Amino acid sequence: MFTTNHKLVLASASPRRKELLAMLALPFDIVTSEVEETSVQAATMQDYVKGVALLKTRDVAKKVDNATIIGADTIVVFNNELLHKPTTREEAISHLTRLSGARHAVMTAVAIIDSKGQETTFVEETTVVFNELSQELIEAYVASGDPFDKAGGYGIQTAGTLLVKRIEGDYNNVVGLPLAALFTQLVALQIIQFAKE
Ligand SMILES: Cc1cn([C@H]2C[C@H](O)[C@@H](COP(=O)(O)OP(=O)(O)OP(=O)(O)O)O2)c(=O)[nH]c1=O
Repeated sequence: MFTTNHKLVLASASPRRKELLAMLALPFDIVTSEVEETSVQAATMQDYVKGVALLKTRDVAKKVDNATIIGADTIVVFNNELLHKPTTREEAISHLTRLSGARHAVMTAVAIIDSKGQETTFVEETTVVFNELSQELIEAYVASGDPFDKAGGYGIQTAGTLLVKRIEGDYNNVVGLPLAALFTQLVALQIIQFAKE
């Protein structure tokens, strides 16, 4: 369907981002970064998430020559507060208790750095509305272990889907990569083209 003359590199250890990018059916490598995400200071959540995505992507761009690097970061924002990946059972329960019966934003920033070092970033936002959650459901879900590697403490693509009433926006963005927006951007930057018969 598409072609590229660029060597594409995904700057992510996330298996979900790998699966999503693979949907373009173009070859890519994975090179991960080891940056400290908490070092980013920004005035808005959008600038924060962009800053983290850029930090990861620049770190990988330093390690790889002649490639287009794609990196991303996903945050969950509730009442203008960041709900990070929970590290304890208590924190996971606290996140989900706060999200219960309410709406929150999932923002994924994508950074693209081409082989000449030109940087492009954008942020995609999806609104997620949660059901009223019983304490029983929250505790059972947290006991499954699913919340711990995920921003906000849930995965919409796993059993966390039971918590969700509805979403407004791109589903893939919640999972970690707004593929349609990324595709549009890669075409606009002439990094990928439509294949001719
Ligand atoms: C809200 C939500 C988040 N997530 C995930 C997406 C991201 O992988 C993760 C947020 O952490 P990130 O720091 O964005 O990504 P990561 O640490 O998993 O991978 P890397 O930095 O190497 O790219 O939360 C889901 O999988 N499902 C969801 O419904």
